[in-house]
Amino acid sequence: MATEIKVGLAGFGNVGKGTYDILERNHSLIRQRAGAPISVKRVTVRNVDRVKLLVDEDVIVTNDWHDLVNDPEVNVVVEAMGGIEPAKSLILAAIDAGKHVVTANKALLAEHGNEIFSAAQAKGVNVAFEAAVAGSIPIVKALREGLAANRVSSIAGIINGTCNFILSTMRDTGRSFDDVLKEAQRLGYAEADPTFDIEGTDSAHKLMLLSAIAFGVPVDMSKVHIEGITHLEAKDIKFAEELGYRIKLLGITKYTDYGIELRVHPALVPTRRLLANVEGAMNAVVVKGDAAESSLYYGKGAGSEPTGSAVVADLIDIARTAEVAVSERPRMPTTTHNPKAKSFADFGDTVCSYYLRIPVEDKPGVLAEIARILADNKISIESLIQKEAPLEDASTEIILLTHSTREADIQRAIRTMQQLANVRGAIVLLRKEELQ
Ligand SMILES: NC(=O)C1=CN([C@@H]2O[C@H](COP(=O)(O)OP(=O)(O)OC[C@H]3O[C@@H](n4cnc5c(N)ncnc54)[C@H](O)[C@@H]3O)[C@@H](O)[C@H]2O)C=CC1
Ligand SMILES: N[C@@H](CC=O)C(=O)O
Ligand code: NA
Repeated sequence: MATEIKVGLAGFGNVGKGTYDILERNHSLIRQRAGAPISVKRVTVRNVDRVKLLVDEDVIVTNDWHDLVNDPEVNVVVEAMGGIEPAKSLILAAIDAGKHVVTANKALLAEHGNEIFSAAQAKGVNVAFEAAVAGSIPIVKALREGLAANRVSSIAGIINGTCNFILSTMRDTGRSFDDVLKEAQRLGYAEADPTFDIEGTDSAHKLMLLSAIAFGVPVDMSKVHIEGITHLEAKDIKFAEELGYRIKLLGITKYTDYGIELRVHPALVPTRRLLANVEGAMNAVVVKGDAAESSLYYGKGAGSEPTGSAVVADLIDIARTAEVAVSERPRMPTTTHNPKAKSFADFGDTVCSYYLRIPVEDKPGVLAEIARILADNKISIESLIQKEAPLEDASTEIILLTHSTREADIQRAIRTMQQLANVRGAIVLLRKEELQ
């Protein structure tokens, strides 16, 4: 039997307003699908007067989150405020009061998920977070339900709309990084602090949650290797294109012999792959499982209603399953290390292929020196280009792609090459993902 849902909504920004608007506009459809009505009873925000003008007059708007927890009629709290506090206190208090929680807050869950999920498990309530990972894309549901038969071996995706918007808009229009970032903020894609987006942290939060669902490990952000897009240079984007690749900010988690890899970094992706052609604020996630093999999930990863769509889907699920015993519901991520799950891999053990741009003196013998160092470190070259036109100061650049090798080996080779007298500046390293 379905349960009527009276929502206490914390936050009425992009996600909060998107959620409210969908519930209003599609009210009867949602009621039909949930089997019971879902409505917002209370909202808590900083600016009460502004929000009172945007909601029905029977919705109670206050600026104290305790009001949501203290209202016995509110049975689900939707947290769309962002940040760690007071979001964490609100969620724990709601759980303690026996209320289900829906949150879009990946930063909070990736940092404090173990505490939150175990509190919910103990209390027999749900913490649903479809909106927190890849916005509108039902990737949490796909992993927990659609792919439940599979041993997942890897997940790789574009999971930050802001970065993908910046990279594709810069490539298509030649506009500056700062200018495009401002537009992403205006469109409601960016985090309140956009360094979370551009430094890769937001992707890392989402990746951590995906890994926790797929591999049954507790969240541990210290295990994620994180690089963002702020150090990318336009010339590498151009050289990558010439070589048949596009640069995308990827989040990758893999189950390997040496542990679970967790890494976020810009990567060269072959232009013929679907992931290379994901543009703007769109997200895409490729999951590989032993039975389903490869499947791709694509959609809007950010924005008001796309994210609200995932929040409302979680609300509908709760309406349908609130009466079901916790043990019968799809499980939340684990909160203690499962002895059968692998531990996390050392980043140095990651096996990848690489793009290197090496600024060198334009004279004979340089290539041989570089090839020798790579060979000494067991690294084989897939292709190599020396840019024909020397730069003004008689230096030139060697671009090379390697075959698969260990991260620790390539880092050692770079340190050695960097000491050569003929190497004239910092060597640029980017990783290459064939995504077969
Ligand atoms: N914007 C997007 O596309 C997406 C955002 N998210 C996540 O959703 C959450 C919210 O993001 P946005 O809606 O974009 O943020 P926002 O900045 O547009 O809205 C935040 C809202 O929370 C309220 N708020 C903040 N602190 C408060 C406090 N202490 N007490 C009462 N109200 C408070 C603000 O008044 C505002 O209404 C964040 O966790 C974000 O990471 C997740 C997926 C996509
Ligand atoms: N800032 C995030 C919002 C959604 O999670 C992004 O750009 O993807
Ligand atoms: Na999602």
